[in-house]
Amino acid sequence: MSRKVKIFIDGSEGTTGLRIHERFAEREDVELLPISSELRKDKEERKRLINSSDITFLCLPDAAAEESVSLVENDHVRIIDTSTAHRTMEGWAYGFPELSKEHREAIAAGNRIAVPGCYATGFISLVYPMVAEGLISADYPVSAFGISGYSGGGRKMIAAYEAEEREDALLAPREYALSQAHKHLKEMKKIPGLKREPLFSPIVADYYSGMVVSVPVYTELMNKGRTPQEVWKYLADFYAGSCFVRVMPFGAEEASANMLAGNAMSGRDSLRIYVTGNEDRVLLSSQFDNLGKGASGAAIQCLNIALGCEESKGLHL
Ligand SMILES: NC(=O)C1=CN([C@@H]2O[C@H](COP(=O)(O)OP(=O)(O)OC[C@H]3O[C@@H](n4cnc5c(N)ncnc54)[C@H](OP(=O)(O)O)[C@@H]3O)[C@@H](O)[C@H]2O)C=CC1
Ligand SMILES: CC(=O)N[C@@H](CCC(=O)OP(=O)(O)O)C(=O)O
Repeated sequence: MSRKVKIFIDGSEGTTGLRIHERFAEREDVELLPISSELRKDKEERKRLINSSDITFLCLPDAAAEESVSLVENDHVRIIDTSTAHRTMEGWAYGFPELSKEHREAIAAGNRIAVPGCYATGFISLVYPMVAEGLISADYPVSAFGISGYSGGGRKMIAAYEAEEREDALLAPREYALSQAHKHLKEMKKIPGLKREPLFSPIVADYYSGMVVSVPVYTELMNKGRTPQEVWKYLADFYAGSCFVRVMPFGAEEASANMLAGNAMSGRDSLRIYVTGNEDRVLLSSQFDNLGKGASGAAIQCLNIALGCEESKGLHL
């Protein structure tokens, strides 16, 4: 029997760390290197475990993720980082294998892999093919909106939403990132190759997990594929054969009661794309779990590609 892959999860008690841990429960090909709860923030202990691992997942705030990378002392350990710290950095593979052969190869060969941000995953799943296939130009003035469950904000936000006594405002969906400085904007611009950052409005609401990210497009401003059906065909062809990204049959009737629920993909690691709209305006929407294809599921997909095993191993599509 071949040796088990040694895996350390730095940040294993956090929201994404716990989900990764859960997904490994039934895997026999990996050995998880444990860290005691008291030592989980101890730099020396983390350094020891990172350097004893074959693969370390970083499920930490950005500053701690940067520190973890600085603790690597050998050239065999592979890092899969779920934070925002390294996503647009030179030398890091962007962990979205469906985008191109080059993305997939960089993940397979890389020892530094950055997992895309959750909103960025939805946005890029829609905009990258639109630009790559020439349906819109790189200077198209893209806007997007999205809704997420509160687990997207990690432990602190979960505690705020699940507190017995909570502010009334938390009962209603809340729009945020109003100053147009959301932390995913950089990757949203860079990965599809847009000339400017999109106008992006996220909303967080009172349910645990799952999200929908939508991008509206005026057909008149497109270069080709000027009917919603044609746009649908381009996207369906782009993702043909992918087991993680499924372009749903054309039209709003595919959504439940003509609505896209934020929590429909909760607990799953795959992503669904919907193309709706009319001859004047097309709406592209991406529905998935912020903790699935939006974080932990994508991180494990990258691990599977790096290990050369079945891409969906241990995941719930
Ligand atoms: N939640 C989501 O849907 C998504 C999250 N991400 C990203 O993944 C990363 C983790 O997020 P998430 O799991 O939600 O966050 P959480 O706040 O739920 O978890 C982070 C964990 O890291 C621990 N931690 C903080 N500082 C250190 C340190 N110096 N050393 C070791 N452990 C530390 C925290 O402990 P303590 O709580 O005690 O401080 C906590 O257990 C973040 O960068 C986040 O932006 C990415 C995509 C989606
Ligand atoms: C609801 C909520 O607060 N969501 C988080 C995004 C979660 C995420 O994707 O974090 P990373 O950037 O580390 O990937 C936010 O908007 O900041």
